[in-house]
Amino acid sequence: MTQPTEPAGPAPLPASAPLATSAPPPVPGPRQVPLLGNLPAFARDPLGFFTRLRGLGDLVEWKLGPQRALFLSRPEHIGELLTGVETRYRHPELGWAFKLVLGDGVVTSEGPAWRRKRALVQPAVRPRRVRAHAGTMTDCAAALAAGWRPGRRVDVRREMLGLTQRIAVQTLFGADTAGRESAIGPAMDVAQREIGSEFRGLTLFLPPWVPTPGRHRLKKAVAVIDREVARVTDHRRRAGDGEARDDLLSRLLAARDEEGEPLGDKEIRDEAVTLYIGGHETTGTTLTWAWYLLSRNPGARALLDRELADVLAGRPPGHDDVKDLPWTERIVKETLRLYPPVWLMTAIAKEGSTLAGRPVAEGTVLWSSQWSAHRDPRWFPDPEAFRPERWDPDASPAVPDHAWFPFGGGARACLGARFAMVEAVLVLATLAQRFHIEVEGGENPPRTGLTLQPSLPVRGTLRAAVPPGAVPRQA
Ligand code: HEM
Repeated sequence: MTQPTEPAGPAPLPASAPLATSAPPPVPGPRQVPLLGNLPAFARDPLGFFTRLRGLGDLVEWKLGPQRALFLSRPEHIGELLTGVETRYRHPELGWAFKLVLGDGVVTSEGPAWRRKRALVQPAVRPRRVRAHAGTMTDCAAALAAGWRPGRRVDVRREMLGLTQRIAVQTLFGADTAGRESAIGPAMDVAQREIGSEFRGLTLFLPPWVPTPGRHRLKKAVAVIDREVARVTDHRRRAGDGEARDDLLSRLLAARDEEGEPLGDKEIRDEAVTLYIGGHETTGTTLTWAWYLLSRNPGARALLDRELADVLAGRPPGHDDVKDLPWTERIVKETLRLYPPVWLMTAIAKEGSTLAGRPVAEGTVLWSSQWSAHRDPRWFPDPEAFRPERWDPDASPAVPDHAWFPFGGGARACLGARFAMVEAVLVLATLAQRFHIEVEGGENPPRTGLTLQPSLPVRGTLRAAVPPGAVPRQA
């Protein structure tokens, strides 16, 4: 097979390149191989491929097999893409594996069905309601810390995913389901992992009806999820207090559409699974990368110790402390910049679509990548460096809108963005008050899957954090 040869390090288009004039300049693109287009280069190393596309220009044409694609790198074009979904552009179909697990939940729906579901789910996770879950977040983190001992080696990723799993199950189904996560959590994890495998290797090209061991595991996991969610929902309905509690399930049971209709059992199941899958691994992975980055950046860690000592002085954090922990929040934002769990977004041009003032052929897939955009030196000087201070509102240069979009944007922006930020800040604050994690080894390059994961295990040794009174003033 002929390998595509890509130009070696072409000069990027100047930041001010005129993209929307009456006679737009031709759109550059990488060399393609017959029939496959750029599929081999993309499949081999998607992150490297996107970075190379950014190097070719702000708008780049490429092909994924027979499919015409346009890659966007400028924040204003990414903004056009994100805000145009559900109007000028279509949300992509996520495939049968997603449908099997998430059913017809908000993530897998489009058009009027999506609009109705989004309106029904939104109240459950609106920022004001996140406060009700802060206690669960800190309790679960404190319980984890209570079992940790200085000197112990931990698998950081496993610890963080276990923690966010407990938080997800308890915030969804209530603290009285603590322990039930032993059934729901592993099944959700298998489902999530097997959805990811559907997008890798040869399985990508297999029709859904071809049986594989992975698909068998996926179907078994979905049966467990269905049974467990039905059991909790049914118990809640029979107890008669289904709508009175603070957990997300209660909010879904209490939701009414414009006609005053509640969600049916299948709809409740689909949204509950969507909230779990949407929130657990994304937040757990963010926390894993945050510990990895903190261990490699002692200066940022020292400032974290200083902030926690000043604001909390050893007491547990609560929801109202989040606004007083700006450095902790900047650590999370900078982690999401360098290792965005969702690393690509796509939309499909409808008839008559335009982008950057150009007509775009119907069916063209518009791509943007958080990975490549977040490392664009035009908006993030010294882009590979972990610098939480770039998120200071007075920092210069200011980050343009849509240059950082870990939570997407526009009408389909992440419904759990506030939930995730509060969870990450509170978990980090609770654990970092008591422990440092000295992560072993050197670089841990990310691996693409459903989310961007460390390719190597993240192992580290727990060290007791400096007590608040002993944190140096000039951290
Ligand atoms: C660091 C953590 C998270 C990241 C990086 C993240 C990222 C995203 C992104 C990029 C999207 C847009 C996907 C698209 O348009 O195709 C999205 C959608 C969504 N997220 Fe999150 N998410 C996170 C946490 C959460 C949490 C904690 C929840 C729930 C509590 C959640 C619930 C949702 C839902 C329901 C949608 C679908 C919105 C719609 O289609 O209208 N996410 N998320």
